[in-house]
Amino acid sequence: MKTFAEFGLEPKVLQAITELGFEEATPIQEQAIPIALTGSDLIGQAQTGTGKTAAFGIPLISKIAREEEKILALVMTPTRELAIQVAEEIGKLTRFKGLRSLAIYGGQDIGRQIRGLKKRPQIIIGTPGRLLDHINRKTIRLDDVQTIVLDEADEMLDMGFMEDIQSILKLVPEERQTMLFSATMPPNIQRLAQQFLKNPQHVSVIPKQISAPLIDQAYIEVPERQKFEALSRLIDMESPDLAIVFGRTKRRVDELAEGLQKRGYSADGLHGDLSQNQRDAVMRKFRDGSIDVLVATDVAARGLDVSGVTHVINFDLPQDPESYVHRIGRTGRAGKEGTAWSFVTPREMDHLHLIERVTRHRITRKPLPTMAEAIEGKQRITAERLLAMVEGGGELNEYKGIAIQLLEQYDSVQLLTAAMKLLTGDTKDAQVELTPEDPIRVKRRGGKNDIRSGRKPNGGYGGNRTGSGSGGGYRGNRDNASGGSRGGYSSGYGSGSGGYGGGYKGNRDSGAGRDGGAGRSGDRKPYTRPSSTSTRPAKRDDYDI
Ligand SMILES: Nc1ncnc2c1ncn2[C@@H]1O[C@H](COP(=O)(O)OP(=O)(O)OP(=O)(O)O)[C@@H](O)[C@H]1O
Ligand SMILES: [Mg+2]
Repeated sequence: MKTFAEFGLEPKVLQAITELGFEEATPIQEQAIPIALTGSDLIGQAQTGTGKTAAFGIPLISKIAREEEKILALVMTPTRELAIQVAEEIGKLTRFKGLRSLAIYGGQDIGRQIRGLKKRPQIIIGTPGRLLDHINRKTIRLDDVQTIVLDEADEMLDMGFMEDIQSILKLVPEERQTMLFSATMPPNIQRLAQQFLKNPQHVSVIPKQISAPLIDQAYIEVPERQKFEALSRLIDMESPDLAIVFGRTKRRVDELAEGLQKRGYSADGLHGDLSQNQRDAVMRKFRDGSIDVLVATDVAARGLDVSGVTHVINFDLPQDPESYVHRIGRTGRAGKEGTAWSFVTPREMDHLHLIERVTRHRITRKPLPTMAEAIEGKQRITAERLLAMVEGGGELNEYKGIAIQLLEQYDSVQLLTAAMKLLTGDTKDAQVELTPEDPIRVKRRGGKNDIRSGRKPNGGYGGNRTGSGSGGGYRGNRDNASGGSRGGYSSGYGSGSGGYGGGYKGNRDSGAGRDGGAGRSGDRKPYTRPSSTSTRPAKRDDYDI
């Protein structure tokens, strides 16, 4: 492992890195930073939670001088929360160097952003829709941009963002450095990415499985109507410090958050229909631990780094294997361990196997937690709380008198048992009804090209690629990949012409409110839910999920 001092970084940047508590470079940092410092284009792939932000952030800030008054670097992210987070990390890295960076994203007051832009930031971190807004208003000019980063590049180059990304990149000088980063880089996306890059160097530190290694992965087979009960029991049994529960749709997230609250859990929901103020408030509460359970759509799947997340629960399986990798990657970050659970309805078992094949990782089957296990978990937490109070040496004197009195009259075991029952509370029997969701399925197109007959269990995906060949088995047949046609996107996990591809239609165009480009939503096609005959709902239930 290298120390950061070995990269020849300037002292002020090194000082900031030390302040962040980074002692050694992570593998992606070790490999990507020297290449990025040469100015070369770069495609970087490394598991979730392994420091990709600093891997592009450090070289990016190293190239900029404090005196500059133009926008010299642009980082694009798929979600607002991620733009905010990346801006924060870049802010910390430039703390001593004194560069100016600004997050630009939908849902935030545009006037406030314009005032921020007047301070002449050199670095912009933004979501594409709002960036285009500013470009159209001429409040942002990209003529001087020297460095472009697409964080979560495969997502950014997916159909939903492609058009916007293309429009933005057209405005950036050809003579620039372009870097793409993600934990997942399907070969079809890599090929597409080459359009925007010049002789890119590939840096891939994906050992053998794509998902992060410190995540314990399990699934529970459970019918749709028992999922909520399973969730309650699982949370009780596991008593996570912080957990993220992923639901498929915004409605699902609302219902789940409400249901959990009803049962006494400290939970809240995050999805794209909330106002940005609400979204910010929920993220703040989750980051500072005032809620324990964040229920979210895939809006929280990518990039978010919240320390202390011990559990990720896929209440609904995600639409595609990449999404699974990113979702579970919200735990097990920066060398910490984490646990990921997925609920799989009987009809979704094929989909689970697809995820296993693509991620090259066996997911352990576990039984539904029993009532007894749930109760035991709750009692353990109550006991821990009690003991923490006893050992914490808090001010208990006011209660001592009555405690002594009670102990003289009653049996101590009975007294403590009653106190624990009271402390544990039993609000959790509240009835919760969820609107059922259709199962996610690998659409069978039949024939010999069906993915299940044509793929070996460890068919390639990515791997330690340094060239541009595609990993066997994970070829995409995205025939319209570069066409920019909306709604007709087939991602193509299939091998050959049949397989998974055709069934993987994402109706991701919506636009309305995407990243909230003020004044833009009107000229876009409104979002329409996929027809009820489709076995696959849209990859997301709205553009801004
Ligand atoms: N060299 C380092 N030493 C210790 N911690 C680090 C180092 N680099 C980054 N980190 C920390 O690791 C965590 C994960 O980093 P980051 O969010 O950049 O991961 P990522 O690879 O981008 O993950 P994702 O694929 O989920 O976006 C952050 O909290 C970050 O501060
Ligand atoms: Mg990241």
